[in-house]
Amino acid sequence: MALLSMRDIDKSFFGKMANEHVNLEVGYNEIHALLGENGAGKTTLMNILYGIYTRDSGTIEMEGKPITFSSPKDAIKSHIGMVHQHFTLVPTLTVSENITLGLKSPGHPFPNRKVLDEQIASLSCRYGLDVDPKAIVGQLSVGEQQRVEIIKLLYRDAKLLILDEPTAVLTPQETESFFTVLRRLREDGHSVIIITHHIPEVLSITDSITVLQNGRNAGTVQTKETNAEELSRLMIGRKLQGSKREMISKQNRGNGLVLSGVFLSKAKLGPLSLQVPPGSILGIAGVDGNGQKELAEIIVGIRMHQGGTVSLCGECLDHLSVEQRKRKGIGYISDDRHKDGLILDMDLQDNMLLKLFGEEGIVTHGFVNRLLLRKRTEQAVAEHAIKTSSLECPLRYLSGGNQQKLILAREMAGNPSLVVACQPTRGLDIGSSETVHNMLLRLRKEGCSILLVSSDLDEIVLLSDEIAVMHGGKIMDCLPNDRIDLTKIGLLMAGKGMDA
Ligand SMILES: Nc1ncnc2c1ncn2[C@@H]1O[C@H](COP(=O)(O)OP(=O)(O)OP(=O)(O)O)[C@@H](O)[C@H]1O
Repeated sequence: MALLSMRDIDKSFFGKMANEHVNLEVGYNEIHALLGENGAGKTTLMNILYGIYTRDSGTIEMEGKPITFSSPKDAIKSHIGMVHQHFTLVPTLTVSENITLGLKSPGHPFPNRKVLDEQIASLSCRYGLDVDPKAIVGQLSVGEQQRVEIIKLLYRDAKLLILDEPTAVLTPQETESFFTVLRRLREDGHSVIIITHHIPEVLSITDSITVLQNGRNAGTVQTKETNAEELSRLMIGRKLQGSKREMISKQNRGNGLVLSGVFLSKAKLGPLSLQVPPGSILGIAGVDGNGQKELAEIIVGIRMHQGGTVSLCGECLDHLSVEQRKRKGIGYISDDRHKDGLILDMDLQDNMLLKLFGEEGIVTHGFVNRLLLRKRTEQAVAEHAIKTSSLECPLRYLSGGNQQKLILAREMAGNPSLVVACQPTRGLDIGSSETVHNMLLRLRKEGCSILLVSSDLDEIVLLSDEIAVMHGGKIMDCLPNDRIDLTKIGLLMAGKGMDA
């Protein structure tokens, strides 16, 4: 008998099927991947299991007993827990306060703070989830916050843990220790469902895999009996072409983006000097949190630098607002789409307007040309294969990958002269990542300067003409792509090897 069995699950939104006759079985002590392209229906299926959505039809059984949850509270009572893509912690509270939030109900004795901290420390130690119970959550790294979310579920006695794209926010090092935690959970009698579209990860950590395609089952396989090719075929139903960076002749197209001696106080960043000529990609490699975000925000005008200058095509940008810089043709793909990429309660068209307002004909005498805006949004949806029920759908209801695609479509539209792309393929499936890579290469060919910040070294090496490595707010070294030494880059990322 399986631990969990979901059969013939149907779910539609506004008449559009998100899940159609979907089946899923998860065994005891099993790490199971739910794999599929962006918008394949993975999160919807798990939201049904967790009591967030009500299914239209189908049955769910846990240990052979039929279950129906009307809220996550019911799911937790049945020992099912879920960590969402975007965490639900309160940043101003401590780790232990977050873990016990909402637990003061009869039947669940509330321990005093000392006992509580001990219980949390013991859970942390048992599963290798290293966090300080007294730490303020807002001051923790994303990886640490994820550990808090997992401890929160374990504290509530979850036996089946659902993790929605858990590694999308982790650095490669954090991912390794996260896998160790998953193995310990399995050894200790837990089962885990990981929602993902990252095939190498699926192959290295899971026991079995269910693949969804367009809301339907595309296959269920045992991990040791499959390979990357089969999974990619099941997932996207076509063979990938790959991306190739062609050599571009060095025409004299001006300076592109130039930063000279830019810095922020308290040794947070710089002084930095760099140049991204038109028709080239400068990749910034580094572990998240080493000044990459500050650098990107200075260039697009969100953050003011305290010294040095930023110029684009020979024009100083220092005193220009974000809006003025957008009008100069700067596109910005932020690494945090919910915080500064989108307005979730607005629909696709109004989110497109956030950048397109500067384009000719879109806003005249203060009035928005809705017809033209609609046309441009339709084009973006078609070109990027964005899955949505309508153009009027609030962004909140698009899948994570489709939200990301809308940002990319918007920021790369209208012949930009500079694109600052931070983690542009985070949360995207392999097919969509390839599309984004090809789009960046196309913009490069058209003469755009591109600053690419990514924690995915393969992506940096694939796309960049030059690679700068950042550590501690400084550029450790800048290497042309034809002289790449990955070991050296790794050392520089860790802050070593200046004299290597
Ligand atoms: N509350 C909702 N209202 C309207 N449509 C929705 C809602 N939730 C999901 N959908 C739609 O259902 C489809 C499946 O979305 P889902 O989030 O389940 O995909 P996913 O496989 O998790 O994708 P991703 O990998 O991009 O997160 C998408 O077309 C999405 O727009």
